[in-house]
Amino acid sequence: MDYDTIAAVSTPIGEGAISIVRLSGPEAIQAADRIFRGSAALTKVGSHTIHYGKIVEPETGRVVEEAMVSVMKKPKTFTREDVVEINCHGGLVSVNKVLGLVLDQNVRMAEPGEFTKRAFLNGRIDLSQAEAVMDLIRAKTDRALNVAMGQMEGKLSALVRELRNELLDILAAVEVNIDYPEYDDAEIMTEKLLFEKASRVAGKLDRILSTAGQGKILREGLSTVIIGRPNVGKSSLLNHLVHENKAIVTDIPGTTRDVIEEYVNVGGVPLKLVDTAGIRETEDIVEKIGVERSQAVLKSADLVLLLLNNNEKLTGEDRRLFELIGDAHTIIILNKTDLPSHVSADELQRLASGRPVIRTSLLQEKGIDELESMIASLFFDRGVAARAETYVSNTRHIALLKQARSALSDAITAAEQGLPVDIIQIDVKRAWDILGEIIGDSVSDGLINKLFSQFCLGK
Ligand SMILES: Nc1nc2c(c(=O)[nH]1)N(C=O)[C@@H](CNc1ccc(C(=O)N[C@@H](CCC(=O)O)C(=O)O)cc1)CN2
Ligand SMILES: Nc1nc2c(ncn2[C@@H]2O[C@H](COP(=O)(O)OP(=O)(O)OP(=O)(O)O)[C@@H](O)[C@H]2O)c(=O)[nH]1
Ligand SMILES: [Mg+2]
Repeated sequence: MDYDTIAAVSTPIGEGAISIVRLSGPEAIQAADRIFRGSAALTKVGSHTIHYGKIVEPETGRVVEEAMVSVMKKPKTFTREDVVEINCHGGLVSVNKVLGLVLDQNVRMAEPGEFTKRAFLNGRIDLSQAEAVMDLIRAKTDRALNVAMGQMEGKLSALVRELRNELLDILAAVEVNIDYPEYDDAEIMTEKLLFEKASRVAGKLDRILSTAGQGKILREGLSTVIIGRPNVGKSSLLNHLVHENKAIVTDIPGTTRDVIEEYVNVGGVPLKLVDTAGIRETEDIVEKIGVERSQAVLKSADLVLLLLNNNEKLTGEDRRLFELIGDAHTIIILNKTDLPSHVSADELQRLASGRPVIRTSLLQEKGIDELESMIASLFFDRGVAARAETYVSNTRHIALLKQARSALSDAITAAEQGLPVDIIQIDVKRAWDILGEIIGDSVSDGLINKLFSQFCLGK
């Protein structure tokens, strides 16, 4: 199908060495050619070639830019349409001038994500692969990058297709059972099919879902709260985590969340630390916010780092913090171990009740490595890291996998209760449909538009 021709600036807005205006669609080459003066007409050049020339106002011939222009003819392109990329000098004015000229040539300004959307609509990639393009851009650690790359290459799609095929096998067999009830003993049928095949698919879904939490952490970061009495060393810990590890610290542009989120890469685990205001709030957690609010903060955290002062006796406040953390993932950090200990080992052990305790001297930079590997090992067992690219990390995908799993449970229960096969068929078909939504089979236009609108402009 032919869409209209679109264009956008595909590089970040601002000063840079080069900025790219990208065009895609049936008129892309003609449109670019009209504003291009070089040694050959762009309409005459071969596919996947790049050309030096001037960008001019077609009416006046006035030169506005010097550029390198790539011409890529369909179907072997990013969008599966004709694509032209005009490589301009970096700089706001010149690139916008070129974009303006392009948009005068019967070319429409692209919507955010529209190039990738076309790659999807034209069948080069499926929906989960398209979503991975965005994850790749937003990845904050090598591991998150690997997950996104795997998904972009179609690993999740292949997994989903495999599961759907197995469900189709069940549906086909159930179909035979409905069409020819005399063909096979119905009870043997359902037993064989549902307790073997459906359970097998259910088992695979369980396995995928079991790593989903870790995948989500890789993608979104581990929300981390540092708590402890005043002066125990919370800010020092923060500084060590942020600066000394030369961590990736980004605030994600374009997200709608109002809190500033800082990401710290600790042994491949992105920690999402709340902004300083938020941290200061949690510092005075007991006095200021009150128990209820602090419990809420702690409850929503994926990880709590509870600091204690080795140099002072444990206080009522310390004990209160232990009560507050409840069953949240917690690492207890006994800091200032360079100073004499006044903490009762027995009481600490009792309060910790099995939670890991790390001894640090942030002043002397001791124990930090140990803390880092503790964080990494709490969230990633070693076996899992190796097959990181099969993680499901996207909330939409996780939700769909859970729904498919529950549809299958319904099918299995129905079979157990000896319900008619066509009831079972409905549940299995539902699971098949739901899985299809992951790869973009059977999704509404509304959802597609919503997903792609979250992309950056020019992508
Ligand atoms: N200049 C530039 N660099 C870029 C991009 C771009 O669009 N332009 N990309 C944009 O994100 C990424 C590269 N992604 C791409 C993915 C697929 C195809 C593509 O043409 N695929 C065809 C044919 C592949 C082939 O020749 O074998 C296909 O899959 O059919 C191109 C770029 C990163 N770098
Ligand atoms: N001896 C020693 N001093 C430390 C250690 N860690 C931190 N300190 C010192 O303890 C003091 C308080 O450290 P901060 O990191 O500001 O502690 P905090 O928990 O953020 O304190 P508040 O913001 O006041 O709640 C500073 O003077 C640090 O230099 C340590 O391991 N050993
Ligand atoms: Mg502080």
